[in-house]
Amino acid sequence: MPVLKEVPAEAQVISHRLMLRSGMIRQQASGVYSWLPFGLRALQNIIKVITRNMSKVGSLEMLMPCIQPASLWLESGRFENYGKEMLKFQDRHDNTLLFGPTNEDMITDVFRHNIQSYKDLPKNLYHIQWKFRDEIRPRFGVMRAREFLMKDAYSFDIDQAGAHKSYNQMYLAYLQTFHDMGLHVIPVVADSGVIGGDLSHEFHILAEHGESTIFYDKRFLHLSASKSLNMEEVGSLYAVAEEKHDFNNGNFLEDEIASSKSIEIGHIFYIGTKYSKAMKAVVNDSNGNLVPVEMCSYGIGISRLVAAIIEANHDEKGIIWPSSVAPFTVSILNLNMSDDKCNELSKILYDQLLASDVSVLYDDTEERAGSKFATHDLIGSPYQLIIGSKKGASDIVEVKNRKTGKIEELDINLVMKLFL
Ligand SMILES: Nc1ncnc2c1ncn2[C@@H]1O[C@H](COS(=O)(=O)NC(=O)[C@@H](N)CS)[C@@H](O)[C@H]1O
Repeated sequence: MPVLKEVPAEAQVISHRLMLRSGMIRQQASGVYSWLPFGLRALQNIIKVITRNMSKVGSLEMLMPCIQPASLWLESGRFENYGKEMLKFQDRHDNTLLFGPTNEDMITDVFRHNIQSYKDLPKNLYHIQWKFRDEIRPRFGVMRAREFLMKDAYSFDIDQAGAHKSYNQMYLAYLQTFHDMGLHVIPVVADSGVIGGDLSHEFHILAEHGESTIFYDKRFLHLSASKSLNMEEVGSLYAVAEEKHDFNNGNFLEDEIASSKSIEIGHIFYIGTKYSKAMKAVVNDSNGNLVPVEMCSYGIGISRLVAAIIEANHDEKGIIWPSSVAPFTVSILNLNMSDDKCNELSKILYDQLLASDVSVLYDDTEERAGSKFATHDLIGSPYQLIIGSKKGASDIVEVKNRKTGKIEELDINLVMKLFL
């Protein structure tokens, strides 16, 4: 965890600065990063929240390769017009390959080779895989990278009604997923762009350094944060991506609508038969006719989410991780490594927390107290257990809540109840 004291000059936004200072990432090339141990834990915790919610909605996890043959993209008809973001190369046999920016073409190929009957529908498959998009101007660290981690899911239905049902199920699953990450997400009506189709929503969080702008009913800001939004609440409120905002719309009064900078953390699309027609992914329907399947695709920017969560959860001292995705739930700060009592209390707590599957970081460095306080405020563990000689002598531990800053003194035998 190579923690930095000074702010790296190249970082323009707070999440990039904090990710560099807390030793989460290291840039290897423009828009291409290594994930150091501390950063990888955040990524893995975000994945856990996503996979739990994907399985709840019946989406089956699989894994497609990063490298794709150009032939699939030629078949789907979007090889030529995808644009300069596509990284293409030749292999030793002169085959044209590409580093996948997305997987609609490939998942359609997987589907058509394995499913031929309406009886096997609906089907929903997803994978979590690194993508490459040769962005003309990567920036803000992993927020807009060239190699980035995405969860992309794809649903297959026999008809449009089925596809809209799948779409709505995943829409709600997205609201729950982002809620579980401690995020206040605003779903907005959006464009489908190069992916295709005519029904699409993006999921945004408000952030002063976000690259997007959304327009939304101010009532979104007062919806309860205690539970995820429901269809009725969301369906009735105006919320659109910038390209969809009708500045002359008479349906609402200007003072009811807010616009903010935001970060797009997810995007879902109804894509219909764009790929299944082009690639002949057809199934027998109940009358024995061959019909192209109706598809939707659903993306979440996992690596972008690490930065987005930090943008939405920090203060002047550093990161304030939501408990569900914190790399470590607890930091133990032993303030005096030469005091046997401090070492004993620290070890008791460390062993008890590990035994209870609570992720814990034990700071047993020789750093002085002030430096430990600064480091653990920076890296943002939701709880700090501070073990000092004076109070330690009578088995008292200081428990600091990073979010509220509140410190309470607890007898060591009462500490564990906070985490069980
Ligand atoms: N350059 C990038 N760096 C980091 N995250 C990105 C980047 N481009 C897109 N994302 C994330 O990936 C999500 C999905 O990307 S997307 O283009 O909107 N959708 C798709 O690719 C569809 N195949 C969804 S399955 C976005 O909402 C965003 O959160």
